[in-house]
Amino acid sequence: MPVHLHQAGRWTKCARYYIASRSYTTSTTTKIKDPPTPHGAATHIPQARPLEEMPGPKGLPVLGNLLDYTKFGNKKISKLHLQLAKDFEKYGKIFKTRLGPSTYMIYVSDPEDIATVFRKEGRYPSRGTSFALMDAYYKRTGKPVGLGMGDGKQWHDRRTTTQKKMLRPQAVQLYLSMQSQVTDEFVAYLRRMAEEKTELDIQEELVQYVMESIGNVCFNMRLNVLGAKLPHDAKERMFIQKNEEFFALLADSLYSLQLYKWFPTPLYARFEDLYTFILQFSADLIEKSLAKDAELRATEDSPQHFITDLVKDGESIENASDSATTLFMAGVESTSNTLAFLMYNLACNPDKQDKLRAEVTRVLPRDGHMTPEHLNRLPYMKACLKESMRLIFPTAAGTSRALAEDAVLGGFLVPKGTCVINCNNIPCLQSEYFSNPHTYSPERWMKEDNVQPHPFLMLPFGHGPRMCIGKRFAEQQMYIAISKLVQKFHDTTHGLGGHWNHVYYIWETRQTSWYHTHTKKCLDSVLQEKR
Ligand code: HEM
Repeated sequence: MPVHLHQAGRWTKCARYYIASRSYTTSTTTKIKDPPTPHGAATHIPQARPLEEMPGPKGLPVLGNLLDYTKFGNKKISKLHLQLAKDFEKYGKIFKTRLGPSTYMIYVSDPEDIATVFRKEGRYPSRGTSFALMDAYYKRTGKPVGLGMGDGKQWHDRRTTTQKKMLRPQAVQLYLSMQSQVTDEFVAYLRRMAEEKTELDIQEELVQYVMESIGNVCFNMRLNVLGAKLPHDAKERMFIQKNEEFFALLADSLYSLQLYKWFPTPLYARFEDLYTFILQFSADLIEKSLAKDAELRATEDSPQHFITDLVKDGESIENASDSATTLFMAGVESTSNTLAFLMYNLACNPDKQDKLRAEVTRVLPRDGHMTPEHLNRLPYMKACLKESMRLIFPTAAGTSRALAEDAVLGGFLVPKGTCVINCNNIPCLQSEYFSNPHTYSPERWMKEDNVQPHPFLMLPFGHGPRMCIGKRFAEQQMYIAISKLVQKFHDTTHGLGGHWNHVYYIWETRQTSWYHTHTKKCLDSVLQEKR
């Protein structure tokens, strides 16, 4: 599975986007507006320089830069975002690395180049070869390729059925009341903890909160992990840890000798162990869920059930189960970390937090009941999230794509098949694109400020038919969470008047790291109540 892969950034996998015109249709009928065509399209550049002339860190003979991020190199994958910033400063807006004798990986940060990359994805986006460890797993085990890793028509067909339930606005709205209910429980739990003066690792709590919500969709049942003190050997805790390590290994394996392609190296063996655990964890939940569904169907007309509904839409039970597992793996850490960063930014900027609270108080009823219409009337809240994702980009390096055809990037000719990493996080913090780029200013996204950043600049969920399938679900989750937190923690009748301002986050580096999984080490959050 690829995804998470996505974990957002965890997707070093290359994917192609399919952009046919100013607007394209994704594999379902969802219409997504395509950003306007940027200027300087590749084909208009008369003379492209050869790839050999593109700057980049000098590598070893034959191996190139393969060992740069290993113990033999001087770079750390967990600090990739910082390394990339340095590399772009040194080499300019585009540079290359070489992984082995002739495989190049190109890093781009100019939104014009990013736009070109998306145009050259071909019909079925592919993630190229950057998930080699996962490829090795599929080859060695003979298991069918999953949703996030698949390519071509196979991927397209899987994606089409799954995204009908995840990406269509009407489909996502169906999850709103469940998400709202889970969030109410989360807020009530935080309040209890605050009243008891219990210190919390808020990051851990957020992971379990999001897990409860996404699990409810994927497996159609409550996992009961929200606020639970999970013992170290609890399967749920082990899932969280192993899922985290799974993605970390995927990242580490990219810059390595990749011997696992030929032999089951210790790294590969660990990876297979992790994945086996994750699949078993998910399979147990699916078994319970299907049994419960069968019982319900005997008494009710048509209860909603993610897997059963996919099967009704023509998926095999194996594929439907894989989709549920992939979404679960991909959605938990990405969403909880992005939410933690949003809370962090609001905690650091009490004036913005007050402005948000005023908007939320104006729009939402005090009983917390939320409808899609309420969410549509909270533009400042949406700006708060967007600005948070600009300042602390959820992925270390945006998304990546394998070029489906030759492209001219930064004036260099890059051949078809090459993997290009779109480093959207870099321009997001540059004064060339944003005034006071290191300031948290949600106002810059409000209409009255009339700021029109380049359409291919701020793409935390990727873009095109292979964009994050959980984007709308994740946004909705974060909107609900932040409005309810701001609203309830200010409510003096709950004995917490103003104490939201005293939610402090100790964040060692103030930087997001390569994959979401590493952020846990960076973000050590403590919820404190000061009366
Ligand atoms: C703030 C939260 C999230 C962020 C920032 C994020 C970001 C991303 C990014 C950047 C990609 C790569 C897109 C590409 O390669 O073009 C991706 C893919 C993906 N995401 Fe997310 N994501 C988030 C939440 C979620 C959630 C909640 C789910 C599931 C419920 C999810 C499921 C997936 C899947 C399955 C893919 C692979 C799609 C495919 O290959 O077709 N994500 N995400």
